[in-house]
Amino acid sequence: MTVWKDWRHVVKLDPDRDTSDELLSSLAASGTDAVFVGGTLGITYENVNRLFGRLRRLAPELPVWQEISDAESILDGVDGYAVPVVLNAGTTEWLIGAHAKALARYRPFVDWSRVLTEGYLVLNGQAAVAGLTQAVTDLDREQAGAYAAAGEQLFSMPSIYLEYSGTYGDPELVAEVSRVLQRAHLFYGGGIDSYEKAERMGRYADTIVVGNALYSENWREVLRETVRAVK
Ligand SMILES: CC(C)=CCC/C(C)=C/CC/C(C)=C/CC/C(C)=C/CC/C(C)=C/CC/C(C)=C/CC/C(C)=C/COP(=O)(O)OP(=O)(O)O
Ligand SMILES: O=P(O)(O)OC[C@@H](O)CO
Ligand SMILES: [Mg+2]
Repeated sequence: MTVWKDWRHVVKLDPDRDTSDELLSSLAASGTDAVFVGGTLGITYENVNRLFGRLRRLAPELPVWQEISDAESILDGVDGYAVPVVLNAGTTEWLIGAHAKALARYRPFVDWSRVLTEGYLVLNGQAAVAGLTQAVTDLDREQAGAYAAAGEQLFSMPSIYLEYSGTYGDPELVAEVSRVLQRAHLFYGGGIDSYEKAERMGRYADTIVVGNALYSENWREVLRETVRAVK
C-alpha cells in the first residue's frame, strides 16, 4: 500500500498533548492528506488509543497512521504504520535495536503492506528526539545527502524524513537531499507555521509535516495556509 506517495501535507498529532475537538474536526475538511499520531516522549498505549478513537469519530474519512516510537504503544486498527529508523543515531538502539526487539514479538502479526519505513535524519540538536537517539545532528548539506543516499541505495528505504522538529530547517539542505534522492519519497518536518515556509520546503519535499504549530492559538490559519501552499 503506497498511498503515502500522493501525500503533500501531513499533520502530526502528539497523543501526549491536549488536542481540541475543534482542531480534530477541522482536519476532515482541511485538505490535509493524512494524520500521523506520534511523538518522542510520553507515548502510551492509552493516550494513542484515545487520540485515535477521537480522530475516527471527528474526522472519519481521514487516513490515520501511527508513527511508532514505543513498541508498547502499538495500536491495532490504524490505517498504517510509519516506522522511523534514525540513520544518524548515536546508538544502534534507534537504528535496529528497538526494531528487532519489537519484531521478536510482533512479526507473525505484521501486515507489511501497511508499513512505511522512514529513514530519519534528525537535524535539530535541541529536539527531544535528538536527545533520545543521541543523534549526530551537525551535518552539512553534503553529509546529509550522503546519509540520505545510504538510506535509499544501501538500505533500500522507500522514504527519507528530514526531521527538524521544533525549528525551521535549512531549505538548501532539503534541496540538496531532494537532488540526491532518485526514487525515495522525501518527508520534511520542522517549524512550518506559515504559507511561505510550507511553500519553500514543499518545493523540495514530496510531503511536508506540520506538528507543533497546530498547538498554537492561530492553528486555524496555520492549517489553512500550509495546506494551500502545497496543494
Ligand atoms: C497490530 C500490529 C501487530 C501491528 C504491527 C505494527 C508494526 C508495523 C510492527 C513492526 C515492529 C517494529 C519494527 C516496530 C518499531 C519499534 C520501535 C519502537 C522502533 C523505534 C523507532 C524510533 C527510532 C524511535 C525514536 C524516536 C522517534 C524517531 C520518534 C518519531 C516521531 C518523532 C520524531 C516525533 C517528534 O517528536 P516530538 O515529541 O514532537 O519532538 P519535540 O518535542 O522534540 O518537538
Ligand atoms: O512539530 P514541528 O516542528 O512542526 O515538526 C513536525 C514533525 O516533523 C515533528 O516530528
Ligand atoms: Mg511534537
